[in-house]
Amino acid sequence: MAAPQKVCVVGSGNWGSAIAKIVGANAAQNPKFDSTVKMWVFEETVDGRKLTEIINTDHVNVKYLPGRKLPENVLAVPDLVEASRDADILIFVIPHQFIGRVCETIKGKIKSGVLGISLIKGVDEGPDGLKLISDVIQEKLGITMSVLMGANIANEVADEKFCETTIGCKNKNHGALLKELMQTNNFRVTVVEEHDVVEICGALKNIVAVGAGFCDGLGFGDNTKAASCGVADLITTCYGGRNRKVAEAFVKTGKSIEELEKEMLNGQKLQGPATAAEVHLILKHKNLIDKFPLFNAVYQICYQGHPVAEFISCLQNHPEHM
Ligand SMILES: NC(=O)c1ccc[n+]([C@@H]2O[C@H](COP(=O)([O-])OP(=O)(O)OC[C@H]3O[C@@H](n4cnc5c(N)ncnc54)[C@H](O)[C@@H]3O)[C@@H](O)[C@H]2O)c1
Ligand SMILES: O=P(O)(O)OC[C@H](O)CO
Repeated sequence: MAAPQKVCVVGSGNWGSAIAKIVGANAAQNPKFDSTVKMWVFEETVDGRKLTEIINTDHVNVKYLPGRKLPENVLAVPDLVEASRDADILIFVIPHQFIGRVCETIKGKIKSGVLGISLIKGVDEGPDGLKLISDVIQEKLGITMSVLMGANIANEVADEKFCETTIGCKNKNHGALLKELMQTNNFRVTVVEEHDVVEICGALKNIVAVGAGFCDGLGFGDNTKAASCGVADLITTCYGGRNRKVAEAFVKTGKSIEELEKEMLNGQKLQGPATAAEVHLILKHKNLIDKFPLFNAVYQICYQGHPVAEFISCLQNHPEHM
């Protein structure tokens, strides 16, 4: 059997610490990985103590991920070269403006054949135009890079609230290994080859998010907030639509969808549950129900009496996660 892969998380901010929590827990129980996961910490003093000392003693990153325990096998290391020098897998997760300096520091001082994965959302801009951060790292360090991006608010991930994420990776074996390192029951990973698409979407959405914040500050509505991107209606409906609102009340009150529709919508009609039923029929005819677990779960809860508490467990077994 191959030697256990040593993992280093390059970064220890909000997302860096949340991902270290996952990776540390996975590495501790998977013999493919060395059980010690190093995490490079940009050293600073918090309440008179070094942050690395706090993390290694109390196992909490009190500044960037307060209130969540890190596994004891996550070792905070203040020296970047020392943290990364013996790693087989480097997880880059720092604010993108610091990546140039980090690469310069470890250039020529890491193992050959290292697998890199960037969780950094951002782009580099230079004389040749836009450059992906993973390309910057690849060029500076000469290592093979993948990316991981998703709708992954760090605090929610650390609290083990269900979410999905995507690894963009050209090499199937690398993708499978990285998935094994990152996936949990509540952090579900899909691997795709189109790493550049994954990365650019992860980077550009942050600009849209700023626009959304402006809309909120100026008092505009949900349609306005979503008008700037191609998935406008999806985002709008998930935040402010009637289907979302009634479905939330369905969970909280235990009343039926029909009752709530009458009570809450004053004659307006919900489209979501009916559409789920129509689509369910189409999928059934085409023998495709298993390929659409979200649609199927909504249908079963609305029409077949399935307990809504099981909603997440339906999604945890999405065919893309297998
Ligand atoms: N926080 C999230 O919810 C989240 C989720 C997904 C992706 N991301 C992305 O992950 C990346 C990292 O975000 P984060 O939330 O872990 O970081 P963060 O926003 O918490 O940033 C703080 C980190 O930057 C470090 N830092 C400060 N000055 C530095 C310097 N000069 N050199 C190097 N490091 C320095 C700090 O020590 C700390 O570890 C970003 O690209 C972000 O977009 C964040
Ligand atoms: O808090 P933000 O705006 O940096 O977004 C965090 C993550 O990127 C959400 O997926």
